[in-house]
Amino acid sequence: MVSIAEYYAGKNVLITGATGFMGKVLVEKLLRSCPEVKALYLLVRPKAGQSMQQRVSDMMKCKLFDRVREDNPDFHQKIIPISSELIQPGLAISPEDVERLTACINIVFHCAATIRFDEPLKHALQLNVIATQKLLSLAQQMHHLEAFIHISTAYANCNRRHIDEVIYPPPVEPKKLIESLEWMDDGIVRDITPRLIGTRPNTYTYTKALAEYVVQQEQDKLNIGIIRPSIVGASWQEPFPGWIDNFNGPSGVFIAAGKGILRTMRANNDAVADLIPVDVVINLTLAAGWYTAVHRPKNAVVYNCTTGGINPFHWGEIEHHVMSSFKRNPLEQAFRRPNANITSNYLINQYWILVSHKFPALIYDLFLRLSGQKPQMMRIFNRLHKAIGLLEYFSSQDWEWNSENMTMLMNQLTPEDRKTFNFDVRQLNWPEYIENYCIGTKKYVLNEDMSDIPAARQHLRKLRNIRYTFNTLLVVFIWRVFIARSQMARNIWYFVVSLCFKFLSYFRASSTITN
Ligand SMILES: CCCCCCCCCCCCCCCCCCCC(=O)SCCNC(=O)CCNC(=O)[C@H](O)C(C)(C)COP(=O)(O)OP(=O)(O)OC[C@H]1O[C@@H](n2cnc3c(N)ncnc32)[C@H](O)[C@@H]1OP(=O)(O)O
Ligand SMILES: NC(=O)C1=CN([C@@H]2O[C@H](COP(=O)(O)OP(=O)(O)OC[C@H]3O[C@@H](n4cnc5c(N)ncnc54)[C@H](OP(=O)(O)O)[C@@H]3O)[C@@H](O)[C@H]2O)C=CC1
Repeated sequence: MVSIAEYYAGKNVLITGATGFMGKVLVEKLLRSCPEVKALYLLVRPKAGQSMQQRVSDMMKCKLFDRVREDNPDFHQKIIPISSELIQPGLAISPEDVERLTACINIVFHCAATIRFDEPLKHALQLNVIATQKLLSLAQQMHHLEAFIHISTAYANCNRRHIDEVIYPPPVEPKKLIESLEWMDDGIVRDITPRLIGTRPNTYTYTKALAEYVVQQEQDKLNIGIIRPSIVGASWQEPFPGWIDNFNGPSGVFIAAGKGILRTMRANNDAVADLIPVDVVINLTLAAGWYTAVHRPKNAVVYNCTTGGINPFHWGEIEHHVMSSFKRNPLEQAFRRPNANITSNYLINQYWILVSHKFPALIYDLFLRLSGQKPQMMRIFNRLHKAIGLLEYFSSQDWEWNSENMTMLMNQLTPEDRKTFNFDVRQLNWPEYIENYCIGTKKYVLNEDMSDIPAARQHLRKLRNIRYTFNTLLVVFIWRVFIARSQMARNIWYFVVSLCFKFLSYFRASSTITN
């Protein structure tokens, strides 16, 4: 049996979503661990005034590719960008490029998707479902295609508690939905979206479920693997620990908590936090590509790529480790000292939002106004509340995923491949992973320098002193107000003061006797 690297040697690979978080890691790992791969064809669109060539060349310059660059400075020669806008007819690929791709591609990895939780249904459907259908049609024209790997999500079926490695019946026949939405204007679609998505929390999970069904429809014609990762986080080991480049999922929450902005969030302390490192997902994806092409299973194989059933870790533990990590390695210019708590109680959360988010934001904005600057804190908090409101569904409950296919795949690998394409999450040490994750958000998302940590610590000490001073002034102020108005409060105040005085006298007297 060929090893994974041997299998990819001489192969032409097509990747969608290569400029995204997971796509980049996939490209990097293929180039580094399968150096004999023939070429990687990346379907990329021009964006924000940049051509697709410019975007790909910028991507290859990023730190993630440092190790590949060291091993093979000419690695860029293996990368062939193909202009494509997935929501356009024919994926907007030129006829010459279609010919080129159909003649040479051996494996397709379909990563592109909109992962926004607030995406209008029509757009989510266009990209996550219709574009997938178009890509499947293109794949069927490929003369030498050996495997089609589709990246789904473990939450595609989050309306169920227990999720097996099967494709469940879709909530609606995708063809019918596509036909109906075609003639509806955006307002009507917005109005009926809650009825359509039913018990799913957003259009993202809904359209990813439809996409799985669309992919399954082609299982007689193509060799298909479907990867369902849970919440994808920073890298665990490769190419280096803690690599992350975005605010999605928990990363934005960690950063907001590290900056001292986020102080409270609704989450269940005891619920399993099904985080999975991005390098684990990519190693499994490459192994699944190899398995699908070599074994050609009759039906699409689904891989639930999760940690909860194998090496569970809980949101309460995450909170603890995130907070202690940011105290050891603080972020620069924190708004307040990092001190966030999660609670599953709605009212308690609302109370802390008022006291720890809105009140400080108002005071800070007042300070900005008085010093002639534009107020901004309330705006930041409104955006933060919108973002965490969309995440709470996932942090307040837990799911049970069967991951037998992940174990089956691991057992198929040679001992060498098990090391090179490691996806054995039993070995994952969570506290160490969370520490590297937090440092990764500092270094790679916020581009902060580790050498500035002493200054960041000094800043936290300053914030602590401001807090002590503020609290003391507040207590004195409140008591003064009460003492001025109530005889009972005055009595309590005198009682406490005389008690303190007696205690001090006793302490002084006893220390004189012992001397
Ligand atoms: C209390 C602390 C202790 C911690 C313990 C508890 C932690 C609980 C964490 C719970 C996390 C649960 C996560 C569950 C996710 C499961 C989902 C299933 C997995 C998947 O299959 S898909 C991946 C998940 N997808 C996402 O996460 C996307 C969610 N994001 C969105 O939908 C939108 O971004 C959002 C939030 C609606 C915001 O939209 P908008 O206001 O339009 O802003 P933009 O997206 O355009 O961003 C503008 C700008 O802001 C940056 N940004 C985005 N989010 C944040 C953030 N949270 N904090 C700071 N900055 C953020 C973004 O990068 C953009 O910057 P530019 O420079 O590019 O303009
Ligand atoms: N991140 C996570 O936690 C999880 C992700 N997944 C799945 O993994 C896959 C990758 O996710 P992730 O990397 O995080 O997502 P990103 O948002 O980082 O990347 C999305 C990719 O899709 C591309 N894309 C989006 N729209 C188009 C379009 N119209 N035409 C061409 N390309 C387009 C983007 O290109 P561009 O740069 O041009 O925008 C980008 O390369 C998705 O299928 C997602 O559902 C599953 C579970 C969890």
